[in-house]
Amino acid sequence: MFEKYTAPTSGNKITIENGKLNVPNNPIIPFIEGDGTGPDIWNASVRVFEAAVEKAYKGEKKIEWFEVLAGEKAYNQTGEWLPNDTLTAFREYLVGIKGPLTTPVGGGIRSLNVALRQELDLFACVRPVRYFNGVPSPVKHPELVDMTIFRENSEDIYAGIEYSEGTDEVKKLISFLREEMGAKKIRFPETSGIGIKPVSKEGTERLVRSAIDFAIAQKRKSVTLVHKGNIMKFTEGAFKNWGYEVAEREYADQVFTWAQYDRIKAEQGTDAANKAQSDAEAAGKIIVKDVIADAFLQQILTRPAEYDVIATLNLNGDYISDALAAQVGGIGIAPGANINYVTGHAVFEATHGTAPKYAGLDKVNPGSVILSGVMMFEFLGWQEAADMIIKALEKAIDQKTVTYDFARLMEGATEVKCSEFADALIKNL
Ligand SMILES: NC(=O)C1=CN([C@@H]2O[C@H](COP(=O)(O)OP(=O)(O)OC[C@H]3O[C@@H](n4cnc5c(N)ncnc54)[C@H](OP(=O)(O)O)[C@@H]3O)[C@@H](O)[C@H]2O)C=CC1
Ligand SMILES: O=C(O)CCC(=O)C(=O)O
Ligand SMILES: [Mg+2]
Repeated sequence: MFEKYTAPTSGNKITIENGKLNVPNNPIIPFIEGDGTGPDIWNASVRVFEAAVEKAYKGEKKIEWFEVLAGEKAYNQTGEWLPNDTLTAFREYLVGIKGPLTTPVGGGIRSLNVALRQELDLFACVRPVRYFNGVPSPVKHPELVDMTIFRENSEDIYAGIEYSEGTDEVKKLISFLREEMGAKKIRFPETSGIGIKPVSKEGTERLVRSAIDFAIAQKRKSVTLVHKGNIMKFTEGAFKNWGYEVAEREYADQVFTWAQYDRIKAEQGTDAANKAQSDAEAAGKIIVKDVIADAFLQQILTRPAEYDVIATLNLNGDYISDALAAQVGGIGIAPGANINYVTGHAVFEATHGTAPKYAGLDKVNPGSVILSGVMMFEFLGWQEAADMIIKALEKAIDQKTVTYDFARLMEGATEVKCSEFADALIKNL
């Protein structure tokens, strides 16, 4: 199976049958330590995971960790940034977890994080954002933020179809756009670089489906399609239209959309449309609505309680994740998952990056990777371990035992190192 790696000799594979995961008591879980602060964070997090599983299941369940390489560690050891064996491991064992990986700006290798998502077709980047009592926040009511972002993870300008200034490719594209595609009015100096933004109906539908399925399963109130469809009509605007269409076609009994509202309003007036929406709400239907991305970014500050599950495109989702994380105290407690809900493949990872200035200082908050592990336990059905970690984290924050990012904004806090924060959580389990 592997070119160079040796598969673990103990532990069993997680499998999927008829869309349902079969999780053995000793699953093999591949992990990537990550670049920059990754090793500090991973070493802290894995101790919390092991302690929680031991405490919750008293030896009945145990994870067989399998280190796989990517990023600088992979390059130094193998000469490759993302060895084939690493992809094979994630394909084979279905569920994995990773630390952050560095991507250089303006040149050099393309994002390994994006490559992993593309290779494994992990089409939904799921990032829950909630407030933990006592966390310092820049807003007055951080507790009103409780959103789960479903970010399309395989398309958009983010996919990396780009041509650099001055190359033959870019010259060809400019001439094609000018001569054959009618792009006459736009300035195209020779110095232009060009990026391409593909957005498909299939890509939109599977993402919006995942968001609605989640909203139904979690009894949430609404799914908001966030887009810039007024300007990018055939990509972001199409995302909105396809999103409403799939919602009405496949979830007719479970949702009420603002597209329906608009149709009722046009035919029967505002009162009838308002009544239809309030009847749908009373019946527990999910309201599927939409908002233009710039307005959304101000409304999450002014009216966060109006937003719940968010479905959006790749780049919007990237920006929104960090912006919302800031509202509940920062990127130190911002978890995430990259999931293909059809194949069952999932790679859990924090929203933040490698925070290079803190690399090796045992300083940063391991909370995002720890909470990504909580999401992983929930995905595996190991709810007891997940709940225990959440409670331990709440207790540590309550005790004001926190890393630098929270300590600098909290009165009377005890600042602890990354590893010491893990110790505090383990003590609280
Ligand atoms: N999925 C992934 O692997 C991702 C990788 N990246 C990559 O990471 C590299 C660095 O990106 P950069 O833009 O600096 O963004 P980062 O998210 O790495 O860091 C930005 C700032 O966020 C804060 N921060 C980050 N992680 C933590 C943490 N664990 N605890 C507390 N605070 C934290 C720090 O703030 P402060 O300075 O205020 O202390 C830090 O300076 C880039 O190469 C980028 O491409 C970026 C995002 C995701
Ligand atoms: O891949 C990277 O380096 C950055 C990715 C990122 O910011 C994200 O997915 O949130
Ligand atoms: Mg990001």
